[in-house]
Amino acid sequence: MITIEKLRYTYPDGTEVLRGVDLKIGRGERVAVLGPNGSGKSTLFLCLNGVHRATEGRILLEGRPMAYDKKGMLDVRRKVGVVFQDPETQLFCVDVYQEVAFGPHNLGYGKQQVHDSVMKSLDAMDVTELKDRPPHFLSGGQKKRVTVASVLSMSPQVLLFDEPTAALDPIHARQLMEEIDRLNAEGITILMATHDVDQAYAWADRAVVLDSGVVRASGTPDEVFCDVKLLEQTGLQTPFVLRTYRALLRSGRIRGADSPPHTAEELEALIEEV
Ligand SMILES: Nc1ncnc2c1ncn2[C@@H]1O[C@H](COP(=O)(O)OP(=O)(O)OP(=O)(O)O)[C@@H](O)[C@H]1O
Repeated sequence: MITIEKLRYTYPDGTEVLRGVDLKIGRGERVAVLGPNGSGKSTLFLCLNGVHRATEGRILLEGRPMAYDKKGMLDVRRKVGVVFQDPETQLFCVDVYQEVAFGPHNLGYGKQQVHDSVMKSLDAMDVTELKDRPPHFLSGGQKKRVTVASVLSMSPQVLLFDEPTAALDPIHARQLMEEIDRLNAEGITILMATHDVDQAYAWADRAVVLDSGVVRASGTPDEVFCDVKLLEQTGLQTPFVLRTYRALLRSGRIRGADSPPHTAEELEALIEEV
């Protein structure tokens, strides 16, 4: 779905952020992008969405190099949706309905199609009742859910989430993760930048670790989180479930599983077996 080749990006002030990123992402993959503050995760997403143009290297979408002319950018916006960390950067319309309608309207959808996609996205994010409210008067979590709806309404094939659950209460965080899983089950490719190793370990098919603008590791969560040296070098913690599983194994309180548990529920099931 996405091929990133030797991607370099330097901000206009000379800050060199991406220093040769190589990555291939398959259709329907769930990819957690990890890495310390300032390692370039958001910048990479902005390059994937065409907001930043590669200084060197290239990005291919479905095998075709990203084009930066008007037609090319429309194609990128249609295919790749991004939900930024801070919803304030993404909200600018007078009410929530228009906010969510903005994208599909710009993509040239017909009136009825715009309305249908807006209502479906509002419902998916549980913000239908806010549709006439000005986005700027909403709470942080409500704003976040509106920004997700405003991206979903364009039916992208790839969704990039920067710390998606950061501002959400537990109920809405779970609801958003369920919605992300539902979209993924429909074949949508999901990339999620996160500092939450527990979430990455439980959710991702693949964990990519960025460090100083290069990919330091890319593999299954088991491969990445069992690499002690990598964790030490990049400051990543071992996920809580994996740490607890190892401690229980060491003390002989549970039997070893074919593969380590990834969620609290899987760990509980192993404990209850004994
Ligand atoms: N507009 C800008 N101009 C210059 N430098 C920038 C700009 N935006 C970001 N940077 C710099 O680029 C580097 C990477 O930032 P980026 O936001 O991509 O990192 P990140 O991995 O997403 O960090 P975090 O985990 O804190 O969200 C940082 O050093 C940051 O200061």
